[in-house]
Amino acid sequence: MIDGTVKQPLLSATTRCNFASGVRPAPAVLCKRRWPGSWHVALTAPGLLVTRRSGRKHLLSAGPRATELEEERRYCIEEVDGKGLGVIAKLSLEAGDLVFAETPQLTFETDSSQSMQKVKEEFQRMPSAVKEEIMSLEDAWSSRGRKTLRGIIETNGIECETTGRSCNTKAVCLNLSRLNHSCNANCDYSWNERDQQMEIYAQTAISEGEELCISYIDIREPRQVRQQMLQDNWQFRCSCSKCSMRLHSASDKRRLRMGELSALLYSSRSSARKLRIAKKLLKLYKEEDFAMKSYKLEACQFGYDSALELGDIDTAPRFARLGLRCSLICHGRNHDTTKEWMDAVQAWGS
Ligand SMILES: C[S@@+](CC[C@H](N)C(=O)[O-])C[C@H]1O[C@@H](n2cnc3c(N)ncnc32)[C@H](O)[C@@H]1O
Repeated sequence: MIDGTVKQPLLSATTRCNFASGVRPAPAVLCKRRWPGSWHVALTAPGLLVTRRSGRKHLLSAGPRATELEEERRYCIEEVDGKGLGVIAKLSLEAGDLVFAETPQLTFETDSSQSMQKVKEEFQRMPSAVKEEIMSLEDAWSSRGRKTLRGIIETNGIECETTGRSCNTKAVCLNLSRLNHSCNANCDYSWNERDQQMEIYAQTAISEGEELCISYIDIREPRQVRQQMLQDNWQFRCSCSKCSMRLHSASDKRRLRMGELSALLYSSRSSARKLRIAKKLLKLYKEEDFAMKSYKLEACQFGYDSALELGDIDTAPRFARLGLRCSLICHGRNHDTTKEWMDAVQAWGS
């Protein structure tokens, strides 16, 4: 990865991601990736909060909202068996609950010609406490315990996605970086463009004490492909509940089909076909018990547009209502995407 063996994502306009298994179209909202790029540091650290747990130093929320967040903390950062640090729910959560929001410590442009050198220079100008916090993050590429800034950025950088819009900016956030991966993640992140912060939302009901996980990859792939992508890019073997299932062929088959259908959503020109695919995908996501709602949201976007194009006034409002429910869970009430869905639901008088 560090020596450039990993392909760069094709972030053309809104829709394409490059996958280890080939190139598959996906909406920007689904490009839950941490691919490296070229870096431009746009933002540096605000205030810091330091706690100690299990003898290790943890540097928690930064930014003006730290005190508020600390007061209502819904999570803690702890050692998790076989995964290093992880994030644990301190309270039970409902789907759509905001777990935390945080201002990135570093942001960088993936399509800029700015070199790593530039990022390093910016990093050197940061206060030493901030540098220490950043360097405390995981580096999947450290050699003999020696971390590099580049390795940390590659391990932890995450897209500042604005749903349906192109995204060439990635961020490193201190707390978000502690979320481990699951192939059926119970949390998802959403970039809040207005407040320039990352927000983490629960995607399902979560019990106190449960580990909070996000998905590092598009999980609509069979187990073997997912495992390879995670190994190649983050150097670990996933043992989440989906990867540990003894009988996984039905799940593999469904996920393979999801990937194919999602690609077809983008390539198909026929509204009737897109509508059929959107419905089929929703069925598969339900069968596979996907907690993350971003996949459903994608199907709703296509389903709604296609129903409108076909003048199907029975189906369009159903997609609008489902789209709104999913968007509230993925992005919260104030996100532009959610507002668009609210308008759509209102337009149908429901
Ligand atoms: C972004 S960091 C996540 C937080 C990290 N565990 C830490 O201690 O800071 C990514 C790294 O966490 C570990 N990791 C993430 N998800 C994992 C999982 N499901 N199983 C095992 N290790 C995992 C891997 O070492 C990976 O390179």
